[in-house]
Amino acid sequence: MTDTDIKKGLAGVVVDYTAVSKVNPETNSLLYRGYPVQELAANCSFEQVAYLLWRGELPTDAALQEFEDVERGQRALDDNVKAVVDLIPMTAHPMDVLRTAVSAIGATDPEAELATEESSLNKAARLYAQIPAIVAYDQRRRRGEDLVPPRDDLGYSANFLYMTFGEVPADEVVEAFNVSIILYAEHSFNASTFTARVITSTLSDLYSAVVGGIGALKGALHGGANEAVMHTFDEIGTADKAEAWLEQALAEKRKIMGFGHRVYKNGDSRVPTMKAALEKLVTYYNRPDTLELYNSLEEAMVSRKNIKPNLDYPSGPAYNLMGFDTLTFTPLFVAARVVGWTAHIMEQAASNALIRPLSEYNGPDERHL
Ligand SMILES: CC(=O)SCCNC(=O)CCNC(=O)[C@H](O)C(C)(C)COP(=O)(O)OP(=O)(O)OC[C@H]1O[C@@H](n2cnc3c(N)ncnc32)[C@H](O)[C@@H]1OP(=O)(O)O
Ligand SMILES: O=C([O-])CC(=O)C(=O)O
Repeated sequence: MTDTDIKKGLAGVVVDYTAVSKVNPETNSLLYRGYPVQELAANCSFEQVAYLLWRGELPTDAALQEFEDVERGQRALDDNVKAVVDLIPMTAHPMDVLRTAVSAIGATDPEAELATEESSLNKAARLYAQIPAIVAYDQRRRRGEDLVPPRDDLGYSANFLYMTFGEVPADEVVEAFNVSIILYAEHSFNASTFTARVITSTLSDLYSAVVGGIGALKGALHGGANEAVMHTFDEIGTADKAEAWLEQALAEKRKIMGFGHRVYKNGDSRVPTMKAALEKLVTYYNRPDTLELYNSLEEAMVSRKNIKPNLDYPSGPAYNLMGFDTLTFTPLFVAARVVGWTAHIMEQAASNALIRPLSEYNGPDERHL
């Protein structure tokens, strides 16, 4: 075995089939169950996209109504889950709070071990309905604010924002949020989805797989990058300082968060759609400084390294303009990606093989005491 036989990071390795989404770096496209994600973001609600990812087809009007009723019926924060969240110190990262809360939901579900298709869909829907309440409440308690109960006359995105901020924002903001979570919902065998599939492959339960996915998403090389982008923006300050900041950061061999991708080497298919949403927010909030800084860092990075932004680059400043705390950004990614994870968990369970690769030993030769 040579070094070239070892696929460090599994780069370029195809490990299974999936019918959930298709990432095509050659055409710079992303399809959810065959539909271009840009078309879904422009025309659909997050609820429609969740239904599509789980069931393979877009809902009829009647099916959508029923599906929305199920989410609205479960969106209030469960008392037991709230009690668990309240026990966690504010020093914990919100991703740790969310990971613990999801674990508590699993531990209190008497059907946690049941893995029929219907039961898995019910569990996935419960998490999808409950996670916004956890994320919203955690941000509020950190600000010293009380819990805002949900409103069942609002769609998923408007209600999420309402539970977080205590008011329904303008349509422009709800729309940009809806676009962001549709773009974040699914991306084939990324690290967190693969983690969820590995856990599922051992015949573990859906909640354990989602908890593992949250752990994998937290890292700065994956979902944690949207938070890290905002730290970068804060560090740079203004657009005129971006180039010098980048030179210094590259000289220190730092990774520039929100840039680069394992699969897309020529730009992330989702960035133009999310950048357009960011531009609308910049107009709505009258914050041209945000776009100037965005553009100057991107231009400097492309001209210096020819590395393009990934989805976390426009999402970070978009969530900042909406008023979310920086620490809440990656939990927002979880709220969206739980749909993709659970679609993959069900796909893995339906056609399972234990995931267990090999390694090449490079420790000491056999020796004896
Ligand atoms: C939604 C998402 O999860 S998208 C990903 C979010 N993550 C980030 O934004 C973190 C920053 N980006 C990165 O660290 C990387 O681009 C990754 C981890 C996303 C992809 O990494 P890989 O596919 O392993 O690319 P790899 O690390 O081989 O990069 C190739 C070269 O580009 C460099 N490079 C890649 N991305 C960056 C970056 N963001 N900043 C600086 N250099 C970079 C690497 O250092 C490497 O240089 P070298 O050949 O001189 O060693
Ligand atoms: O696909 C990846 O490796 C990371 C990513 O963009 C995502 O999970 O959305």
